[in-house]
Amino acid sequence: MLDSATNLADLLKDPDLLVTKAYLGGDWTDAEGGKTFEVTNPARGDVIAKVADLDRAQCAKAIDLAHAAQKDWAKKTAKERSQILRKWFDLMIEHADDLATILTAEEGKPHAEAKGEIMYGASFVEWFAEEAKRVYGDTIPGNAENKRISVIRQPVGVAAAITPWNFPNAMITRKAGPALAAGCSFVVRPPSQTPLSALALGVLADRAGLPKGILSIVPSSSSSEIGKEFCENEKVRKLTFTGSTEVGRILLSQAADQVKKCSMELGGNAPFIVFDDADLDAAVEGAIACKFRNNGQTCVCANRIYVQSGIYDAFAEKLAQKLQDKTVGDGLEEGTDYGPLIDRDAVEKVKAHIADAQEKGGKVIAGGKEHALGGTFFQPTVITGATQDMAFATEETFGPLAPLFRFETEEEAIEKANDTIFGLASYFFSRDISRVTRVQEALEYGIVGVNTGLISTEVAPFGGVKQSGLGREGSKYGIDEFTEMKYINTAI
Ligand SMILES: NC(=O)C1=CN([C@@H]2O[C@H](COP(=O)(O)OP(=O)(O)OC[C@H]3O[C@@H](n4cnc5c(N)ncnc54)[C@H](O)[C@@H]3O)[C@@H](O)[C@H]2O)C=CC1
Ligand SMILES: O=C(O)[C@H](O)CS(=O)(=O)O
Repeated sequence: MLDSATNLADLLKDPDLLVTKAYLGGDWTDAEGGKTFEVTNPARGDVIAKVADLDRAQCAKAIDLAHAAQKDWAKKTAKERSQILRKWFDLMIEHADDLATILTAEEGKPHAEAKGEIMYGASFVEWFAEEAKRVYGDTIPGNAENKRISVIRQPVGVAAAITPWNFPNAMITRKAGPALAAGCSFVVRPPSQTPLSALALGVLADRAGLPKGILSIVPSSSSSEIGKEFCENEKVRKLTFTGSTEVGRILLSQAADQVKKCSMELGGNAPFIVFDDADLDAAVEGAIACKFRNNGQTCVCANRIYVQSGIYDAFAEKLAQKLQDKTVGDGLEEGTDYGPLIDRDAVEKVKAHIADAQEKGGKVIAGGKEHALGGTFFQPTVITGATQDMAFATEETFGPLAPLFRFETEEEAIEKANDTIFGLASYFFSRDISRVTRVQEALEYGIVGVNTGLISTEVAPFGGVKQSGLGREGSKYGIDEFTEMKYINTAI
C-alpha cells in the first residue's frame, strides 16, 4: 500500500523501473529548465512522482532522432527486429508484477486487473514479434508480354502516437508493437495522468536492445502542443491516436494539411442487448464483466443495456444483487474489485448522468452515490426505466453506471442500438441461432460480442466504424497501419 511512509519505489522488486525522465531515443533526459508535472495516485489523491515536462522543441528533437535512426532499423532483417521485440516481451512478463504496481498506482485499477493489462499489453509485443516476419507482398501477372508486376510493403517511417490514461500500458504496446515490427521508429506522448507505465516500458525496451533513436517517450503536460508537433512535423509520416472522438477530430483536421496516414481508436457507446432466449445468468455475468471492467472506464464498456421485456425484471434484480458482493477500494489492496475513478471530472460526469436519468423517470436500484471512501470512489450503480432521451443514450458515461432499457422486439433493439454516431463495440446474448445470425449482421459496429462481454485480444482486429475511428489494431491486419504498399511495374 502507498501511504505517507511508503513510496512507490518501496513497493517494487526492481525500483529502476520507476523513471521520471523522458526517454529520448535511448537517452534519459530532463525537461528544459528542469520543468516537471505531478503524477497523483487516484485512490489517495497524493503526488507519487514528478515527471519531466517536455516542450515542443524537445519533442521535435525526438522526432529528429527517430528519423535519423529509422532507415537502419528498417534495413535489419525481420528476424532481427523480431528477436528484439521478443526480448522486450520476455522482460515485460518477467517484470509484470512491478509494471502492474506502477500502473495501479497511477491509474487506480485493482492490481489483479492491472496485471491482466500488462499481460494483454505484452501479448501485442509477442504477436507482432511474430508478424514482423510475415509482411508479405504479391506478384501479379503482367499487363503486357514484356511487363512484370510486383507489390511490396515498406515501413511508413517515423510513427507518432498519443495514448489515453485508461490503459497506460496496452494502448502503447498495441501501437509500438506493429510499428517497430514493420521497421518504423516510434515517438509516443503518453497521457499526463499515467506517464510512469510508459517510461517503465522504455526501461525494458532499452534492456531488450532497441537501437538508439528508434523509441522516444515524450511526457508533457501540454498535449495540444505535442499533438501539433506530431501533425506539423514533416518527418512524422504516421499518426496513431487512441482517445476521445472529440480529440480525434482535432488531430485529423491538423493532420489533413500534410495528408498524414492516420489511425484513430476513438470513443464508443456500446449497446449490450439481452434477448428473452438468452442464458440469463450468463448475460448478467457478461454485463458485469463488460460494464464494470476498469470501473466502466474503457471505450468498449457497455454504455446502454437493452433487456427484452420478458426477462427485464429478473435481469435487473440479479444484476443489482450481484453488485452487492463487489468491493470498492484502493487498487493496491487485496480483494478490491473496483478502484477509484481517474479524477473528480469523471465522478461529476457519472453523477450528472444519474441526475439526468432520475429527472426523466429513471430509478436507481443499486448504488447511485459517491462511495463512503470519498475522493473519486463511486458506488457501482444500476438504473432501471432508462429511455433514449436520457444523456447516457448518446454520451459515453465512462464510469460504473449500468442503465437498463426495456425493449419488446428484435427490430426495436437493433434500431435503438444503432441509433448513435459511434460504432466501436456491441454485444448481445441469445441462444437462437437464426437470431444470432441476423443481429450480428445488423449491428453497425466494428466489434460484436455474441454471448460474451469481453472481446479484447491481440489476435483480432480491434477498431470502430462511424465516429469511433479509422483503422484496426492487433491481428494480422494491425501491421498494415504501419506499412505502405508499393506497386512495381517492370518492362523487360
Ligand atoms: N477506441 C479506443 O480504443 C479508446 C477510446 N478512448 C476514449 O477516450 C476517452 C477517455 O480517454 P481520455 O484520455 O480522457 O481521452 P482524451 O481524448 O481526452 O485524451 C486522449 C489523449 O489525447 C491527449 N490530448 C487531449 N487533447 C489533445 C489535443 N488537442 N492534441 C493532442 N493530444 C490531446 C490527452 O492528453 C490524452 O493523452 C473516452 O471517450 C474513451 O472512449 C479511450 C481509450 C481507448
Ligand atoms: O482503451 C480502451 O478502452 C481499450 O481499447 C479497451 S480494450 O482494448 O482493453 O478492449
